[in-house]
Amino acid sequence: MESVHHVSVSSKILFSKVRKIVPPMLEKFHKGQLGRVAVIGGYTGAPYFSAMASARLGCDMSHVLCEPTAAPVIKGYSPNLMVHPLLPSIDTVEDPNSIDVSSLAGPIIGMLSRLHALVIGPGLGRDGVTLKVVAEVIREARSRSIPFVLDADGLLIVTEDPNLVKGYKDCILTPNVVEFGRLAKALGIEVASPAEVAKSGGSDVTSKESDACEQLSRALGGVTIVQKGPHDVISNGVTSIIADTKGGLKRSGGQGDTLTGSLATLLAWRMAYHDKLWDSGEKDNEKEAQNKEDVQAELESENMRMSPATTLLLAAWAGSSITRECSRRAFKAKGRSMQASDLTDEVHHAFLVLIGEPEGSQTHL
Ligand SMILES: NC(=O)C1=CN([C@@H]2O[C@H](COP(=O)(O)OP(=O)(O)OC[C@H]3O[C@@H](n4cnc5c(N)ncnc54)[C@H](O)[C@@H]3O)[C@@H](O)[C@H]2O)[C@@H](O)CC1
Ligand SMILES: Nc1ncnc2c1ncn2[C@@H]1O[C@H](COP(=O)(O)OP(=O)(O)OP(=O)(O)O)[C@@H](O)[C@H]1O
Ligand SMILES: [Mg+2]
Repeated sequence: MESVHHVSVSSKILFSKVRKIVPPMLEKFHKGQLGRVAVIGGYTGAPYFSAMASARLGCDMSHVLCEPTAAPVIKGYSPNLMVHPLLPSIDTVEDPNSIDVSSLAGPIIGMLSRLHALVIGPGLGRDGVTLKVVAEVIREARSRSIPFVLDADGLLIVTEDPNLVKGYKDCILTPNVVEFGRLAKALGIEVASPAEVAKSGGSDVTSKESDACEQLSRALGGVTIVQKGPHDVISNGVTSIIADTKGGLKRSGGQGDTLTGSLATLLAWRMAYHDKLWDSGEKDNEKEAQNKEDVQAELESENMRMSPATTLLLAAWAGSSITRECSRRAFKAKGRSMQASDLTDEVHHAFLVLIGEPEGSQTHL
């Protein structure tokens, strides 16, 4: 039995709808309009992979906000990234027991007005001072309606204080199986064990697996969750989509960073779509999608402008699909030697194969 919450729209149609929120490449655009994103990520590897994925997918400016000793290392990986050593830690403050969180967060908050989307958490670490400052940044980003993706140690902040994101409709959480379990436990949600899920059999397996994701999303007031695994379950509590594009077979660390970086760029593009940066050729929609039926109708319509709820689910689904296709391609080329950086190199190919340039892009050069 199919879950009542799943939209049943083919991948081909979903990709064609994703193409609608991708800005065309036009001579008239200036630097920054196709996306300014920042990864708040502490140490070196993970934030680099995330920021590179955002850049390779096509945003104009990718920033990394990190801890001072990490900055020259990340700069050394790539001069394309803008690296800011703004994250304080227990080692950089005089007395960790009496810190002024708002003044420590000030330089980061000062950058927010220039950003379209944030990724918070890859390689952030668990330093108490850092986490307090980042929680303050989350509060401020939310109050300014800046969309963000929370992953890895950023999810730990939510586990400790779910109210920070509860009810915020412009954020995506991307927990792996362990992180999902921690969040579920913190919010009192029971997760079926793999054995229990397998026992339910047939197509009900998908329904059982997504049950916990839907419940967690509802417990968080409808935030969008990408529950990563053999297939990714995406839910906002009332509507769910499964991303089951074939992935690779190597489970090297760092693949989740391609996901978060891709999501940041998609969130920036989604914002440009809603701001009508270009003419998408669609008809205005009189009402905003509220439930699964409304979302499904917008996804099935060829010419109706989509609501924020629909485009958020689509962006999450697209990020997931791109990451899995990167992993499949990288694994095909590298086999068991595959590393996270091999996914970074596949982001553009994955985009072209799955989504493709939108109508109206100037491709004559
Ligand atoms: N190259 C890098 O710099 C990388 C940095 N990373 C960072 O490392 C920190 C910790 O991330 P972790 O993902 O290790 O998170 P956790 O500290 O939550 O550890 C998860 C653990 O669960 C295990 N696990 C994963 N999937 C499982 C499954 N299906 N069943 C049972 N066990 C499973 C993993 O082997 C890992 O030991 C984060 O800050 C993250 O961003 C990771 O993203 C990996 C790559
Ligand atoms: N068993 C699987 N089969 C296919 N794809 C998978 C499988 N497990 C995870 N993935 C994919 O790998 C990507 C990263 O998910 P994963 O569960 O490894 O996250 P993670 O542990 O947070 O990664 P990271 O090491 O970057 O922190 C996701 O896009 C997910 O769809
Ligand atoms: Mg991870």
